[in-house]
Amino acid sequence: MIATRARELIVVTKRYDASCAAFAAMASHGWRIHFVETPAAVARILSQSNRKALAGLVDLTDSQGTVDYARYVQDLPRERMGWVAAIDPGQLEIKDVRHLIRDVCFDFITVPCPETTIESVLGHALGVASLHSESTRHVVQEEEAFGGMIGDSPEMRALYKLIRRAAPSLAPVYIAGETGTGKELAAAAIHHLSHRSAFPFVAINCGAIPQHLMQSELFGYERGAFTGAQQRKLGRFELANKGTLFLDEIGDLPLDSQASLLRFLQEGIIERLGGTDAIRVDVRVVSATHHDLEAAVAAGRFRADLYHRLCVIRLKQPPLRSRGDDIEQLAEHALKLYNGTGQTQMKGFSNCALKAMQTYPWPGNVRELLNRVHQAVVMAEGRYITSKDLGIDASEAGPVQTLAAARDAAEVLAINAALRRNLYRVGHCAKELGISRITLYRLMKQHGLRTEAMERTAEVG
Ligand SMILES: Nc1ncnc2c1ncn2[C@@H]1O[C@H](COP(=O)(O)OP(=O)(O)OP(=O)(O)O)[C@@H](O)[C@H]1O
Repeated sequence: MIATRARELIVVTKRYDASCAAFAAMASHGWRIHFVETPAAVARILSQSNRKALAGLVDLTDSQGTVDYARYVQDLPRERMGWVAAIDPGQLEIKDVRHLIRDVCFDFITVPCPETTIESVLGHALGVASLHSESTRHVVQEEEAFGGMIGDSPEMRALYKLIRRAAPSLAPVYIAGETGTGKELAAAAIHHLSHRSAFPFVAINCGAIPQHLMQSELFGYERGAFTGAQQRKLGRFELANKGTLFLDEIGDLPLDSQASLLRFLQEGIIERLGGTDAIRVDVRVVSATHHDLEAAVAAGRFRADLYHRLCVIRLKQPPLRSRGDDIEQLAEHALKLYNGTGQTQMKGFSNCALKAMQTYPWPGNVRELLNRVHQAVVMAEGRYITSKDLGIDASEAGPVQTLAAARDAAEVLAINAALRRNLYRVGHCAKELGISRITLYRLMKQHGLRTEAMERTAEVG
C-alpha cells in the first residue's frame, strides 16, 4: 500500500510528463503525481492508494487523433476520483467530449491554462471527491445520525420523532428555533436519515456571506462572468447534487438569490452567473433561521411565495431552558469534551453550579452552555466547577429560598446526575453517593424520583 500524506493526482495523457511546468510546480507544492495512459492503469493506482480521494486530470487534447473518448466515458474509475478534463478550445463541439465532461468530470480546463488555475481547479475537484467519498463511506444508521445530538427530554424525543418522519420525504424542511439550539445538527440528522445520505450534505450560512457574493456562491459562475472569473466555478447547489443543501440564516438571503431559489424549488433548475444554460440539479433544501421569518415576510424583506415553498415541513428546535435534565447531560458532555484543556483536571460540577444551570435562561442555548463550561474548565481554581466559574450570577440563577429547600434541590440534582451516570442502577448509584441503597430509595421516594427511575431501569434493561 502507498502510505503518503501528499495530495495525489493521476494524469491520463499521452503527451505530458513531470517536466511540464504546471506539474513540476504542483509537485513542489506537495502533490504526488502519477502519469498513466489508460483507465486500467488508473484503477491499479487507486487500488494501491489508501487515500479517501484522488484528483484526476484526463487529457483530451488530441493532436494525433488517437484518444478514444467513448472508451474513457465507459472505463475511467469514478469512485474516489475527482476528474477534470483538459481540452482544446474547439473540442466542446464534439459530442463524446461533452458527454465525458458531463458524466465523469467535476470541471474542465481549456489549454493553454495558467499553472495556478490548473492547481486550483484540481484542488477543488479533489475536495468535492473527498466530500463525496466521506458521505458514501458512512451509510449512517439511525443512532449514528442522532449521535451528535445529546438530550432525551420529552421535547427532544418529540423532535427526534419528527425528524425521523420528515427525513425520507423529498419536501423542503424549515427549522425554526433560537440561536445555538442545534438547528444545523437537526438538518444533518435529516440528511443522514434520508435516502440521500450517500451524497453530500452541504451547509451555507447565508448571513456570513457578503450579499453581492451570494448568487455566485450558491449557483456558481461561468468563466468571464465578471472580472477575475478565470474559470467556471460550481456553486453550492451543484456541489450538493443528489444530496442536501442546508441554508442557515435563510432570512438574510438577498432578494435576487431569493428569486433564483424560488425558481429552483418550482422547476428544479438553476443558472450559473454569466451563463445561459438551465442546469437541472437534484437537491433537497433544508433551511433555518433564528429570526422571525414571518415578520420578515410581513416587512417585505422575504418573499411570501418562497416562504411557503420552503416551509412545507416545519420543525421547531426547543430552547435549552425548556429541556430540564438535558442541561446537566449537555454540561457533563461539555466537561468531558474540554476537561484537560485547563491546568486542573475537573471532577465535576458543584451543586450550586448544577442549580444555577437549571434556572439560568440560556439565551445562547447549547452553544452558550458549551462555551461557559469550556471557559470554566480553563479558569476554575477548585476541583469542582462553581456557578461563579460558569459566570452565572447567583441572582440570575433563581429566587431566594430557604436552606431546607436549597438542600432538597441540591439532593435532587445530585441523585438525578448519579442515576444517569450509572444508567439508573440504584446499587451503583448509592455506592457513588456514599449512602446505602435503603437511604437512596428513601430519598428517591421523598423527592418523587422513585417511579421515574424505575421506569428508566425498565427501558434501559
Ligand atoms: N443536542 C445537542 N447535543 C450536542 N451538541 C449540540 C446540541 N445542540 C447543539 N449542539 C452544539 O451547539 C452548537 C450550536 O449548534 P448549531 O450550530 O447547530 O446551532 P444553530 O441552532 O444552528 O445556531 P444558529 O442559529 O446560531 O446558527 C454546536 O457546537 C453544536 O454541535
